[in-house]
Amino acid sequence: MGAELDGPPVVPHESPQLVAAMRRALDLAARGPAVDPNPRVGCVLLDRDGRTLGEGFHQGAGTPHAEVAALLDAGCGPAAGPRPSGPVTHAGPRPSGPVTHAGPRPSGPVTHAGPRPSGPVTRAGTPRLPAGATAVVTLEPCNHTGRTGPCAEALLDAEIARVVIAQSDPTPLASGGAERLRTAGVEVVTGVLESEATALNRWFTASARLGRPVVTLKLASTLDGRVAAADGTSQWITGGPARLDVHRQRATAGAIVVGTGTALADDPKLTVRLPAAELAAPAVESDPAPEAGPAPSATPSTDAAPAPDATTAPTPRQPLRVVVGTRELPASARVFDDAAETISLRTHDPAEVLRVLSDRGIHHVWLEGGPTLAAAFLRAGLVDRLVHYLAPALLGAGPSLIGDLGIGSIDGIDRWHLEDVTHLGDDLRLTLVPAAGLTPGIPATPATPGIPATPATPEGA
Ligand SMILES: NC(=O)C1=CN([C@@H]2O[C@H](COP(=O)(O)OP(=O)(O)OC[C@H]3O[C@@H](n4cnc5c(N)ncnc54)[C@H](OP(=O)(O)O)[C@@H]3O)[C@@H](O)[C@H]2O)C=CC1
Ligand SMILES: Nc1c(N[C@@H]2O[C@H](COP(=O)(O)O)[C@@H](O)[C@H]2O)[nH]c(=O)[nH]c1=O
Repeated sequence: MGAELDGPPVVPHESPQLVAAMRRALDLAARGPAVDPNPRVGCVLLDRDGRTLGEGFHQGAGTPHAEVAALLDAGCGPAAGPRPSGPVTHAGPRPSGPVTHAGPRPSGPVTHAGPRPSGPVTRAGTPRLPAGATAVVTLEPCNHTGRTGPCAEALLDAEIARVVIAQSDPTPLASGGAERLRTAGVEVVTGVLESEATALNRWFTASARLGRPVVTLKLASTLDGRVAAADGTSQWITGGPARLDVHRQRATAGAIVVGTGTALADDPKLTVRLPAAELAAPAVESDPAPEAGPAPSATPSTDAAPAPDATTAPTPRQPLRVVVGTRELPASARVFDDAAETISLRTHDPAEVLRVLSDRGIHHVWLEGGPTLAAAFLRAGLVDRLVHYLAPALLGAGPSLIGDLGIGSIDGIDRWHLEDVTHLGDDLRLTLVPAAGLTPGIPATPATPGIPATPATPEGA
């Protein structure tokens, strides 16, 4: 049988078999926690004839990386045998800090190439993979010792012959694994299903390139741009389907941020609350699918979806709640309940807020207002996307959705490009990005039929 013969891999890297293995690795990766300090990664190990030796995916910060999980599944790797020397522990202990999902084991069919040969061991004293084995992995194997050891070394220890990679690691700290493997004589192929792999870790990738979390500013207003009535009351302006959508979007973020003004005026919970059927489903990092709504030109649907508090419950994994500002909140504030962690940041500096959140491994911030904090982030150039829920209602008075931006004349107008319009019940959801261009690494929102995907152009152009 091929697995026991020496020699290079038989299956060429551009073959449908290897692309199918990469698709499987992507499916495995998607079972990891969507909102985690670490990216989602999957790995499939193949023998030289393309049969599966082992599979794995990363289950969150502090647990074994996908390559090590796959090596262990193949009966190989750091924990499968004694490691006589060397300081590296690949499967380190789980840290007590970030809460992660311990996702279920992949349930799909796995065709293993048969029991691992018991004979040959590697230079590290662990069982080695059959000669000519290939690792198919969705993200470049890391080359650093963080909470766990470098995956490039684990693959070298197992005497891998070839590594096929979808996405290069965008972080300066962990990148370099492909180079390390090549230098050691391993064949390395990159870019197989790269865009799929990048989309899987959309916010992780964009925030690695930005060096800070991606910021989505959420707004909910009347047609005349009011976010509350003259007496300060604001619940509710938008209808049930739009508010449910907010909760789905909150679930894609590592943190929900408001100013003290909103916390004091609204006493919000700032948790993710979803219908029971959705609680079991893994959260996605990309834009959640809206309720199957009609195209913008069609007749608006009725308020079919439940409001978030009617039949919904908090999800097990909650984003961090963040209140920005110097005023004290009462201890009884709902934001301090035990549904999720909350931090108060006594600053007026948006960049400082993002530094703190970046240090906590947060890649995507959902900024819920209010108008003063929203304006501060906009003035600092720290908003990457706007998600605006627009209700067909008028108030005529009350705070408007954005505070003073310091724009004195029409020349200074801050233009945004409309990427998507979606009906949610009677409300509209507008998704916008800066007219000057997308934040690097943020793929465009798919166009909605009827909305031309052309960028905003200067008047008269
Ligand atoms: N419809 C909607 O979607 C929403 C509506 N709202 C409504 O908005 C109103 C609250 O508005 P607002 O008071 O502007 O709320 P904010 O949440 O923006 O809080 C403003 C406060 O945050 C602090 N702060 C933090 N950073 C800065 C900064 N860079 N510059 C100035 N102040 C800063 C200040 O308080 P401190 O003195 O403590 O430092 C400031 O008074 C409420 O009526 C609420 O209902 C709010 C959110 C969403
Ligand atoms: N009034 C208003 C919104 N208000 C936002 O929702 C917060 C309340 O969150 P929670 O307590 O978790 O339900 C509130 O403080 C403010 O940020 N949002 C909307 O989608 N539509 C609305 O009409």
